[in-house]
Amino acid sequence: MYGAPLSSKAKKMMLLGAGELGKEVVLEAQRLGVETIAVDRYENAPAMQVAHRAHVIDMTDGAQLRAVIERERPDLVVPEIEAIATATLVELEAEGLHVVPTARAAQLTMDREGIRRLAAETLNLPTARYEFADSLEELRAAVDRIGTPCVVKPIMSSSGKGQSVCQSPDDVESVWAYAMESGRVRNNRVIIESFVQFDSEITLLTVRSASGTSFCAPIGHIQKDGDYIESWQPHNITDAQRLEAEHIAKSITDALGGYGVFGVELFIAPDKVYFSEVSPRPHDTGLVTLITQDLSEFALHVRAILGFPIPEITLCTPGASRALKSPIASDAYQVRGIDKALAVSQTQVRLFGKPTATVGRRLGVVLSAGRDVATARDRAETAACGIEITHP
Ligand SMILES: Nc1ncnc2c1ncn2[C@@H]1O[C@H](COP(=O)(O)OP(=O)(O)OP(=O)(O)O)[C@@H](O)[C@H]1O
Ligand SMILES: NCC(=O)N[C@@H]1O[C@H](COP(=O)([O-])[O-])[C@@H](O)[C@H]1O
Ligand SMILES: [Mg+2]
Repeated sequence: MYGAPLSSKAKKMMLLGAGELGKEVVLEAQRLGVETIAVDRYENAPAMQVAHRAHVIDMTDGAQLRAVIERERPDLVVPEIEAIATATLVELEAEGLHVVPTARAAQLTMDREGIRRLAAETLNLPTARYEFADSLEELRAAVDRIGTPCVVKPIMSSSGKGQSVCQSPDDVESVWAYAMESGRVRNNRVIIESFVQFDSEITLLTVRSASGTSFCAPIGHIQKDGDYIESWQPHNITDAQRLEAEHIAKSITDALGGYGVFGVELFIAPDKVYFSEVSPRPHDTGLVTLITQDLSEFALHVRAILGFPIPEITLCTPGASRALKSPIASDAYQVRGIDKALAVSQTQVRLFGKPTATVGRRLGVVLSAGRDVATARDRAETAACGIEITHP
């Protein structure tokens, strides 16, 4: 039971991170009459454009984070991005704040070391072999032990920032320099992972709600430079792989606890299914559910975190998504060819409205449905090729 937005009895939801994923969460929350507050590091972030109110702060600064939460007194705080002062969320949770799904989940998953040790060492889930390093010398020694190729990532980063494949010991210096300059948070620690030769990779969206744990149909995806460029649903895997994937997803999400959507990233190799990482929030590859499911991952997240039931999740059609990534840097970019994209059957375009473009930044997504995944992927590709991000 709650009152109208902006009234004294409103249910107030604060998003920490106001990107494209948060924008859809805000829209879904508003459909259920929730008051929404968007917070991010810059003005006019996508979710700020649809929320009731917005604040611009440095979310990695604990004092600023505490101040905005104490000022707004939200009923729920929803982390939308990894780079947040999660230690402050842990403190505030102990003082009674509701953090989604839990402050510990946000803290463990913002740090690749926390989530990897939980998965591999506490839960014994299969993962790539890994080590951590705090200096170039330690990295060199770790690469020696793990062997090449291996993948090196800052322990705090997302969307592939600062991540690269170390093809030979000669690459160690450049890989280290790239990791140091590109993580989302200044930190000198990296993870080194053995390179998994997988057949495919999937996101298994897992929902913990008052109705228990449910799974969406597996989402297949393709990543380039550590960032997603294409996803589709359903992705075919064998029954045995599916059982293994669900077992891994249930184990890790039970260990994290709380209600909400989790994006469990898995590598499907011929011999086994590997756990890669998990987002305790909707996942970028899950944007495809905006066109495939009766309840998108964003609608599911909002229902779950408000404590409402989710009796079932229906996959209505096969579908695909294509990220629209900027080829240019500009604070006055323009999008051309939307008409061409929308001329493709069963296709929608979502433009996030980010105020500035940087090279490789995701500015929108194309969503297509079709009688099968191949048709949907073709349509999404055709539509995405029609769209151009240009200088004014
Ligand atoms: N050990 C590995 N072996 C092979 N490929 C890997 C490995 N680790 C990562 N990758 C590839 O890089 C992609 C991005 O890696 P990861 O998910 O760890 O980065 P991220 O920065 O957290 O990305 P995101 O925030 O988009 O999930 C993976 O989806 C996979 O394609
Ligand atoms: N893989 C995580 C992910 O997709 N996160 C999404 O990207 C935004 C940041 O985009 P930006 O870097 O363009 O500001 C985040 O706010 C979130 O919506
Ligand atoms: Mg990932």
